Amino acid sequence: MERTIFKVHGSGNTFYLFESDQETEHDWVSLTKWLCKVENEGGADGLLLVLPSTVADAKMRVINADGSEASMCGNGLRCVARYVCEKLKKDEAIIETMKANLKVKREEPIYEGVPTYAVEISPVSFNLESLPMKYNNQSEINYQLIPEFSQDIKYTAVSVPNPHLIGIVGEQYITNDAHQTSLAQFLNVENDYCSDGINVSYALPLKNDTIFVRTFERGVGFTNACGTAMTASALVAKINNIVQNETITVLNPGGFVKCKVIEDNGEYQLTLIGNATVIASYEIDIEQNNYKFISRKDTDEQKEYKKCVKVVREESASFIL
Ligand SMILES: N[C@@H](CCC[C@H](N)C(=O)O)C(=O)O
Repeated sequence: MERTIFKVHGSGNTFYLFESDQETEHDWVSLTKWLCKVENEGGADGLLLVLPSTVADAKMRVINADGSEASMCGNGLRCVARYVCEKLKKDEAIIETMKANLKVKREEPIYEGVPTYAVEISPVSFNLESLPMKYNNQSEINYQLIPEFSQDIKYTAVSVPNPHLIGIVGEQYITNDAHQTSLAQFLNVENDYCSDGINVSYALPLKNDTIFVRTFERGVGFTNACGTAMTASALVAKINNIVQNETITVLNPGGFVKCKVIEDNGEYQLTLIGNATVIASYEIDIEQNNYKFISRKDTDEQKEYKKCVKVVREESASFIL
């Protein structure tokens, strides 16, 4: 059965995007595991499924590389936003996700020639039950030392709505990733604190409107970027006065995004803005257990994106060069 599938990325967080008119058309877990193998066209961090919705313009499902399903994906949502808006010839749309119907919108390019979308990240909760997470009968972990995890890093747990643990760190924890790796390998999967595992990010403050974030993702490992993690990190930085501006630049190993954090009566409105790049389209045979790429057609978009990243990296700290 020959079908078209797209390779896309947001900040180098790379996915295959596949549209189907039937949610149960295929064994998506087995397809995702095959697509994400490095030996198959370099692999990817997951599969974005675009499906019909009865309540929104389309529905997005996100399957991580290991076959687990995520409730949200910020970088992926920008790619789905572009796909749906271009298909429907609209500048704005609503996308149904596992836990919320989210607003998405075409934006002015973050850099010449780089298609850019803004997506709503919601709902936001610091209540540990929402992640779910358990720690010393606390209801929240808000910018506090957790001696079981580290003697000097302050952590915050937040769901947006997928679960994130954000550590605000010094440069030594970015140049050497050993601490983040071992903590994330323990916390990403089911453990005594988080029954579903948790994404683990280390965020380094750079300027009063700029942070750097690196994420070890549940179901994947280190990625170039994680959109929900960067938005959650921007929120943590803002409410703890680590940054002052409403719009925060978040640098990441794959490029950069902008995150807008607005507080309204104790509720947070979060927006993630960044590239939605199509790398290539493929014809693929998705016959069960006999997957095969038949042809590949590259776009020129990656060249423009690389120019953008080069400029950002020249302007930013040397450790991400
Ligand atoms: N990279 C994504 C998040 C993907 C899901 C995550 N691995 C999870 O299991 O929660 C993003 O851009 O937000």
